[in-house]
Amino acid sequence: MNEPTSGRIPDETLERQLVRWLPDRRWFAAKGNTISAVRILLRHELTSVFGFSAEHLLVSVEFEAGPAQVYQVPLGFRSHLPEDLEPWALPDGDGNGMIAYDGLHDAEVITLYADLLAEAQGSGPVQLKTVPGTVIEPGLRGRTLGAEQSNTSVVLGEKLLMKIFRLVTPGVNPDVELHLALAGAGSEYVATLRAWMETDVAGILTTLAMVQDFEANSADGWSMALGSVRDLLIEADLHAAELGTDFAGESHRMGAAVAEVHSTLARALGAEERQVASTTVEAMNRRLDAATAIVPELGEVAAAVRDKFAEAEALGATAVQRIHGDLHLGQVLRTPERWLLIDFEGEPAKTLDERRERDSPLRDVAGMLRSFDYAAHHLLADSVPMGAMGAASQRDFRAREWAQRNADAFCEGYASVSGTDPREAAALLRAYELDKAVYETVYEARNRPQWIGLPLSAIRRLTAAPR
Ligand SMILES: Nc1ncnc2c1ncn2[C@@H]1O[C@H](COP(=O)(O)OP(=O)(O)O)[C@@H](O)[C@H]1O
Ligand SMILES: O=P(O)(O)O[C@H]1O[C@H](CO)[C@@H](O[C@H]2O[C@H](CO)[C@@H](O)[C@H](O)[C@H]2O)[C@H](O)[C@H]1O
Repeated sequence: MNEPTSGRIPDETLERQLVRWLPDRRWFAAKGNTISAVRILLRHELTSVFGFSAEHLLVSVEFEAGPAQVYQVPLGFRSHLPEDLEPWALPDGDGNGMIAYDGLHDAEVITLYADLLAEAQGSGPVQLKTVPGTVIEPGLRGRTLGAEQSNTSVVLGEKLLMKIFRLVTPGVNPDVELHLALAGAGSEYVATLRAWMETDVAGILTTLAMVQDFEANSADGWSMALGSVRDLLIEADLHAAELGTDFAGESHRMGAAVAEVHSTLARALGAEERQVASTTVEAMNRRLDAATAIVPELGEVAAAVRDKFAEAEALGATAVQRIHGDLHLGQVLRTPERWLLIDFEGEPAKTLDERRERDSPLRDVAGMLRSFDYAAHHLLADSVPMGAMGAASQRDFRAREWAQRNADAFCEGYASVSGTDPREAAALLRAYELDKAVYETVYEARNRPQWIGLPLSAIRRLTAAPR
C-alpha cells in the first residue's frame, strides 16, 4: 500500500453522511422507509495516496420500522473533488480535509477493481473468483455504464461488464448461480460469466459483484421496442404490421430465446409439479394485501383481482423450475446474432429465498407481456393526463394493438421451441400478469409515481377480460 493520506473520515461521520445520502440513490431499495441509523459493517482500504484514497464499504441500514438491510458502497475520498465527481459527493463533506463520494463514478476507483480482477485475487476480506479458463488482461480502464438501475454496472476496457450489487442479501446471488448453471450447460442465450466478487457477511459467503462479457454491439429490448412504438404513434393511421419498424419478428425470436433458457434451466437444475392453489395463488393474495396497504387505489380492484387469481386454481398442478424471475424488455439484449437474457437476480423486492424458489416459466412470459404493455403505453402516459389514460383515442387503440401483436408473436416464438403455447394456460398466465402489475403499482409508487397509471390501467383491463 502507498503512503497514507493525512485525514481519514471517522466512521461516525461517514455513517451520518450516509443516512442523508442513501435515500435518494436510484438503487436504494427501501424507498418509503425512514432510516434510523447506518452502521459500517466492513471498511476496507483499497488504496491510499496523498489526496486520494478508495475504500470498499458494506453498511447495515436500520429503519424506524422493518428489518435492516445491507448495502454495498465503494467510496472514493479526495481532498479536491473534480467537477464531474461533485454530483456524487456525500453531503456534509470535508471530514479531516477529505470529501467522500460514490467511488463507482470515478474511473480511478473502478480501475482498482479491474486490477484486482487481472491479478485474479481479492483484497483483504473482498475475494475474487474467476471462472476456470478466464484470463483478464491488466490495465483495463473503467467507466460507469449509463444510468443506474437496481445496481451499479461498470465497463472495464470495453470488454467486461462488472455489476456491483447494491442491496446485498447474505448468500449466493441468483445472478451468479444461474449464469454459472447456464454457462455450464453451454447456453448461447446469456453473456459469458467471467468472475464474481464475494465476502463473508455474518458468517455467510455472500456475492458482492459479477463480471461478464460486455456486449458492446448490443441494444436493449426496451429501446428497440420504444423505437417501434414511437413510429406507430407518429403514423397512427397505420397498423403495427404495416410499419417498417414492426417489432413482431424480434418478439418471436425473443420468445424462442426465453424458451431455450427455460429448457436449459430445467435440464440443469430440475423441475417438479406444484399445486397452483396452495402455492402460487396463496402467495399472490398475500402480495396483493401487502401492496394494497401501500397503494390504496388497489382496494377498488382487489376483489376482482382475487377472482382472477382463483380462476387459475382450476389448473390443479403446474410445472415449476428455476426461472429468470423479473423478465422485462430491459432484461434482454439484442446482439447481431441473437437475443441474450441478462440480470437473473429476480425481483429486487423479494427475499433471497423467495427469489431462489422454483416457479412457473409463465411468470417470465407474463413479465414480458407486461413489458409490451408498458412499451406500448408509456409514451402516451407521459403526454396524456392519467385520468384520460383509458380514453379510446386512435393512438391508444394502436398502442393496444401493438402490445397484443407482440405478445402473440412472443408466445408463438416460445411455443416454437417449447412445443406448448403459454396462452393455452390462459387463466394462470393472466394471474401472473396481474401479480406482476400489482408489484408494479408499488414499484411505480416508490420510484416513478407519474407512471402508476400504467399498471393500474392494466389491472382494470385484465380483470375485465372474460374467463
Ligand atoms: N453483458 C452486457 N453487455 C452489455 N450491456 C449490458 C450487459 N449486461 C447488462 N447490460 C446493460 O446494463 C444495464 C444494467 O444491467 P442489469 O443487469 O439489468 O442491472 P440492474 O440489476 O442494475 O437492473 C442493462 O440495462 C443493460 O443495458
Ligand atoms: O431494476 P430491474 O431491471 O431489476 O427491475 C425493476 O425496474 C424496472 C424498471 O426499470 C421495472 O420494470 C417496469 O418498468 C419497465 C419499463 O421501465 C417495464 O418494461 C416493465 O415491464 C415494468 O415491470 C421492474 O418491474 C423492477 O423490478
